Amino acid sequence: MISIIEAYKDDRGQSMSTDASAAILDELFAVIEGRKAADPESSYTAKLFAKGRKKIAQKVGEEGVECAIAAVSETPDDVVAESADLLYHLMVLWAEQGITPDRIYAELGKRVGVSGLAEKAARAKTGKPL
Ligand SMILES: N=c1c2ncn([C@@H]3O[C@H](COP(=O)(O)OP(=O)(O)OP(=O)(O)O)[C@@H](O)[C@H]3O)c2ncn1[C@@H]1O[C@H](COP(=O)(O)O)[C@@H](O)[C@H]1O
Repeated sequence: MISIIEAYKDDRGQSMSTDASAAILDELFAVIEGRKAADPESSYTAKLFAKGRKKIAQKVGEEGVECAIAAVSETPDDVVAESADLLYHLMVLWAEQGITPDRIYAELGKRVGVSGLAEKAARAKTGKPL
């Protein structure tokens, strides 16, 4: 059976931009984009956009740390909640930078089937990612 990750590549091995499993991320991203024009008094996302890139980047860092702390000292349910917080803030960061989720899916797709160890070894030789 073809895995969800393999499904990101078409029969020519090219990365595909999206599938149903990414729909929730795409939906959330569309909401986040829409909040660029919203009132910061009525939207947390709009408030983040108003505070700017440094604040958004700081929140991504905080949520990443909270996720890591949950992994070592809390429950898997806490990791799920912190992961959702992290993904949301990461998507706000993408939106602020003009990056669409398709670019992240494509990047992940390019890496499918490339061993992380092989990539690391090649990078050590050339100084560049594969
Ligand atoms: N997924 C999320 C989401 N995850 C987390 N958060 C908010 O992120 C914040 C993170 O918690 P913190 O305790 O770190 O927040 P805080 O201490 O108030 O943050 P700062 O003072 O540091 O800014 C909380 O206010 C959460 O409610 C989110 N806010 C919004 N969304 C999605 O974005 C949509 C639009 O939200 P609004 O822009 O608020 O309408 C929502 O319908 C959701 O789908």
